[in-house]
Formats: sequence, C-alpha cells, structure tokens
Amino acid sequence: MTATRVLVLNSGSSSVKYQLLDMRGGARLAVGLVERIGEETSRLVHTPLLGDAGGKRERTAPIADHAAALKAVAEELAADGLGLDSPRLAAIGHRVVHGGLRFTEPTVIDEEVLAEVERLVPLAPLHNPANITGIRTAQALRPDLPQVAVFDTAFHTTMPESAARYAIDTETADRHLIRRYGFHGTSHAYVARETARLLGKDPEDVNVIVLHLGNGASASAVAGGRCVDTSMGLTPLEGLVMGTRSGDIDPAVTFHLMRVAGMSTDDIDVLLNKKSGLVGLCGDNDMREIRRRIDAGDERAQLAFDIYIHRLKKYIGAYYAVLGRVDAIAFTAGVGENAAPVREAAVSGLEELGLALDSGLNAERSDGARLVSTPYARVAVAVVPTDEELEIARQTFALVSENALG
Ligand SMILES: Nc1ncnc2c1ncn2[C@@H]1O[C@H](COP(=O)(O)OP(=O)(O)O)[C@@H](O)[C@H]1O
Ligand SMILES: CC(=O)OP(=O)(O)O
Ligand SMILES: [Mg+2]
Repeated sequence: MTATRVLVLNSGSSSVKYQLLDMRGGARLAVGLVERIGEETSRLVHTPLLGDAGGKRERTAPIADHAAALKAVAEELAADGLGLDSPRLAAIGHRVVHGGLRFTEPTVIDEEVLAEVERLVPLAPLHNPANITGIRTAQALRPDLPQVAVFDTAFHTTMPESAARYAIDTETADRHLIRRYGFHGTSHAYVARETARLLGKDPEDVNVIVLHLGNGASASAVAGGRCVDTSMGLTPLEGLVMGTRSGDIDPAVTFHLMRVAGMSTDDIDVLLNKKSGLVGLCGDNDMREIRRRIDAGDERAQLAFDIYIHRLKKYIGAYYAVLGRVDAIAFTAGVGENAAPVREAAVSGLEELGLALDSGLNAERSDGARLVSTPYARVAVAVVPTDEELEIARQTFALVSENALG
C-alpha cells in the first residue's frame, strides 16, 4: 500500500488546527480544531469528510495541554478508521512559527532541528513552545514516521536587507540576531499565488499586497512571487493592530512603563501581546462582536475599529510605495475573508491609487476566491481564503517524496 496521506498540525498558543489529506488528488479526509486548551471549557470539533462518514462531532471536556489535545485528535481520527497507525500515512507536517535565519525551506525534523526551534522560543514565546509540544507528541505516537517542519518565517527570507534590518547599532543587532523575520509566510505565499491565479496571470508577473487578518495579523508586499517587505518583525508583535497584540508602538513606551509604572519586562510582554490590540482598546478581540457593538452604537468599539483600520490603511499605502506598481490587494484569514466592513473601510478613499470596491460584491458571502473590486479599478481587490494546512501538506509530501526517491 503506498503511503500518500499527510496529517498537518497547526499548533497555536491555545489551539490546534489539524487536517488529514490524501496527496494523491489532494482530498481532505478529516479536519478539526481544538480550542481553549488549558481552560475549563476546551472544545474539540472534528469533521470526517470521507464518503459516507457521519457529520461534525464535538467534545467539550477540559483538555489540559497540547499533548492531551493531540491524543484526543488521534482518538477522533481512529474512530473514523483514520488512526495514526495507518500504513497510508506518509508524514506529519507541522507549522513552526519561528525558524530564524537558518530555516528557509521545509525541513525533516530531527533532534538537532528541534534544539534550534527550542533556541528560538524567546523570539516566539506564544507559538514555538506549542509547536514543539505538537512535534514531540506526534513523534511519540509515530516514531517511525517522517515529521516535517514548515516555517512561517521561510517565505520572508527573500526580503532585502533594507527591509529586514532595524536601524539600530549593527554590532548589537548581529550579536543578538535582531532583525525583521516576518511570519504567516506560508499563508502569504499561498495567497499571493492564488491571487495571481484568480487574475489569470503568472505569479512572476504580479505584484500583490497580502493582508492576512486573523487573530494575529500581518501585511506583506509580494513582487513577482517574492516577499519584499512584511509588517511583523523580530517577533509576531510588530505591525498591524491585532486581536490582542498592539502592533507598532514607539519602543519608548516600554521603558516609560518600566520607569513610571514600575512594570517588569514580563508585565509589559503580557500587556503588549495579550492585553492590547482590539481587546485592549474595547474589551473584545472578535471582529464579529465588535461589529455587533458598533451597530448598537458603542463608541469604544467604534474607536477600536477605527484604529485597526487606520493602521491597515497606512500599511496599504506603505506597500504601494514599496512595490511601485500594485496589481492586487488580497484579503485573507478570519477577518479578511469574512468581515466585509473591514475591507470596505480599509480601501475607502483610495480611489486615487486605483482602488474601488463594488459594495454589492464585497457584501456577498462566498467560500471561494473572488474579486470584489469594480471592473474598471486599476488595482484588483480580492478575497482569497488562505489554506495554510494544504500548503504545509504539499510541502511536506514533496519533501518526503523527494527523500524517498533519494
Ligand atoms: N464572520 C466573521 N466576521 C468577522 N470576523 C470574523 C468572522 N469569522 C471570523 N472572524 C474573525 O476571525 C478571527 C480568527 O481568524 P483566524 O484566521 O482563524 O485566526 P487565527 O488563525 O489567528 O486563530 C476571529 O477572532 C474573528 O475576529
Ligand atoms: C505568527 C502568528 O501571529 O500566528 P497566529 O496568527 O496563528 O497567532
Ligand atoms: Mg492563523
């Protein structure tokens, strides 16, 4: 029996998203999500997609940590005859958020690779530890199987030094590996390519601004398929306003808080990563709830929305200037794909830049990639659903197939 299946694990700080795919044809066999890991109300939603498999199943028992989450996922898959012991499984692909400067390609994981991912934990404290637990647990379940890491940072390693370096003392920066790495790279690469396909063009001929707006959010400028700038930096804290992260602030805010408010480094880390962004501004980080509050006349929610949009607009303008010529702006991830008012507000007033939305198309709900700009607009505006899991599965399978051929 040939092994053509790949299990993909996207372990976040408090969640695990997973998909089992058959790479002969690319069909999804099962998808799922474990949320609120470590809280009292953890939830696992598992959807088998094979022929006559039943519908969505949900469990709400507490799940203490990522290891327990993965064991629960393995049980759900086994219940559908898709257990991790299957000889059809070719590999497990893992999203790894920080790969530093070393990992520019998908990489088969061994102890040495894991040690390097561990060394990068201080640069992605919310993400890399979860990724490592996911890998270790998967290794324990199937020690014989290749495990592949696909790095969020990899796509951004093509950024020129002028975009990747901070203007700080070079020797200090080099000694401490301080530079802009960028994240969500698998999504930016996939979406830029899908946008070119939507336009009926070769990715090499297309310049795209990709706006990945999920809980974490980042923008990137992609010229002919290569990343030339992105909004996240040393860590996933820089750039856009996010669900719980501040994005860009004056770095002096941190020493001011230390000196004046007596806050510790850890206090400030928690403040900027977990208590800022939309949640810090209005108490909610879910754009759906924020829109509901705005519709009910809530001024705090309105101001949070306005700050979010203002930052987004600044990045659209900046990347327009970086690229010189823009063929498309692509909105993706939970907010980008679903929140029509965010898209509307982000491009409003930019008609001089060639941007014009068709409000009717923009407000329509649809699952696939689509254009929402008017036909005469010089710059296309697209909604392009991201699929980090599919992209990770493809890269994982390509690598293990290549290795098997020697
Ligand atoms: N229908 C919707 N309208 C507005 N926002 C939405 C909608 N659906 C999801 N979202 C937003 O998407 C966010 C999650 O996006 P996602 O890409 O799944 O993030 P992550 O991968 O970072 O967890 C939610 O916090 C919510 O704000
Ligand atoms: C890197 C990052 O911010 O990821 P996420 O959006 O999954 O939190
Ligand atoms: Mg995400």
